[in-house]
Amino acid sequence: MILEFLISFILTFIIFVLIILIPTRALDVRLRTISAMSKLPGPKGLPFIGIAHIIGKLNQNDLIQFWNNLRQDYPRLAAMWVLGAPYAVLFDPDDVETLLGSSVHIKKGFEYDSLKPWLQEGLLISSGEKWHTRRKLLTPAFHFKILHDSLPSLNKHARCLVRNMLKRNGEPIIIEELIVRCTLDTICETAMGYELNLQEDEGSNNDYLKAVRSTCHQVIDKLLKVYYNKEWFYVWTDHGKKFYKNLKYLHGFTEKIIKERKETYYKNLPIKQKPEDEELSGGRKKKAFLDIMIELDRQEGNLFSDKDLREEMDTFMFEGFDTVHAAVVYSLYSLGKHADIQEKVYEEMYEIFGDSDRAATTKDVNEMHYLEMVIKETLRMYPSVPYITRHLTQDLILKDNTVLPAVLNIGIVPYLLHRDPKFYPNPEVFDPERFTIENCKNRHPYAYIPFSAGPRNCIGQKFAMMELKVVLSTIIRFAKIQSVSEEVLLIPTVILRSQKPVQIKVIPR
Ligand code: HEM
Repeated sequence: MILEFLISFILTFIIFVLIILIPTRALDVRLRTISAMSKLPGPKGLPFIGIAHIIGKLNQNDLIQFWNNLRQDYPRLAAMWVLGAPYAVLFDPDDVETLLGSSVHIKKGFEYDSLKPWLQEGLLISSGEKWHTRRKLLTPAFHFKILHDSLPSLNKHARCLVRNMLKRNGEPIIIEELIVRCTLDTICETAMGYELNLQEDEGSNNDYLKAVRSTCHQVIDKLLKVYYNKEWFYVWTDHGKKFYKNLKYLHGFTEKIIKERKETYYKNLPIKQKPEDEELSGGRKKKAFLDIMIELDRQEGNLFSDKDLREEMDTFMFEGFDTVHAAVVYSLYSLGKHADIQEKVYEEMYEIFGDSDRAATTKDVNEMHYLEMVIKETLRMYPSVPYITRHLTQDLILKDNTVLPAVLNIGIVPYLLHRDPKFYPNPEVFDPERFTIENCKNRHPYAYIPFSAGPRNCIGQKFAMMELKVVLSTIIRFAKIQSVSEEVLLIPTVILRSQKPVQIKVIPR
């Protein structure tokens, strides 16, 4: 009797505590957020909906103007409410440094949720302990020796691109069409050791190209259309059905390559082999990122399940093709508009290669200083990733003790930071000289972040720079570029896009 009484007393007490404390805690957090937000500068908005009525009317083409206006009104940071959710955008490189430089605030913002069904817990999206472990394990895959091994692939695909460009006999070309095939071929071969051959053979793997492009567009739609956010609803829409059909195809494609690559690895593994002698695929030296992960998994013992491998390969494919694709497009557009700058790049190439048509070596790539300045200036004006977000799981204290409360979603806009006249006088002018050693010396390191910065910066940035140098140097060595497009109207989706296709003419030298 006493025991029954005691049990029912304890249960009643626990239920009472849950009923009282949980909402109290939620209420407490909410009140703290409201109080902290009220101390921050930013548009005040309407009760309950905040500035949702303004955001709701924006389309993607208006976003850059919207950010510009925000920065004009609130030069340091703008905090705002949208349908009960708190947001802030940081414009000051000092504050950006506090956020991105932190090893605590590494959780990505909700904007990445629409990529989750595709990339799942891959490096771009994962967080916490999982991200720390994966980042540590994957960093050696980008060692300069491994990057050196990928040069033959980079040269091969760059040359194919130039051949395809020259076939158009100086007619205006929509370059996205050609470049996307080149960058997908390159990343697929270097990441997974699989030759897609989209440039050589238009037909065979076109389904993969279609599925990747369609999924990239759908991810943006999913993000922008609020009613697609509810997964239980989304899966029943035509959009959702097509999205998941594409994903099934893309996941299946990666899984098949992983399976084959693993089989080849284990088949070719001699029984008593020292790790330093190990070579993949019957003694072939070139290792794809996937091979390195398979090898690591064998040496260290079950580090990666097949699903882990798929997540990382899909992440490399996504991050590694569209970002580089955008950078090549805007570099060619800029070189095509500035014949004098293009001529200086050509002169540098002539100094390195003379009349030889040999492929670029690591030494050549390291000597392409002026081209590197051109690429940096391109990424300043046209950062492939125009904005980055973080979700605060703890308060963020800025240098002057301003508190940004936990639960805040924070946006950082490299596009705006890179066009701040404080750091870049005449920011709308394309001028590679901004990136001489002398001119970079006193610039705030967080005023230029095309690859983000801090612990969650781009793991592939050295690879990307090498690929960009190989592709652009190969084009400029063999051809002259003229821009047909007068202006580009930019749309900041996950990747910076041009509203109209960019067109150039390619004339043989
Ligand atoms: C011009 C080319 C590239 C640009 C501008 C670029 C830019 C970026 C940026 C801004 C981020 C941070 C995103 C964020 O914090 O939300 C990032 C992350 C990442 N990038 Fe790149 N990227 C490029 C090429 C590549 C390539 C070629 C690869 C792979 C081979 C790659 C793999 C990754 C990965 C895995 C991450 C996530 C890193 C982490 O969170 O630990 N990127 N990139």
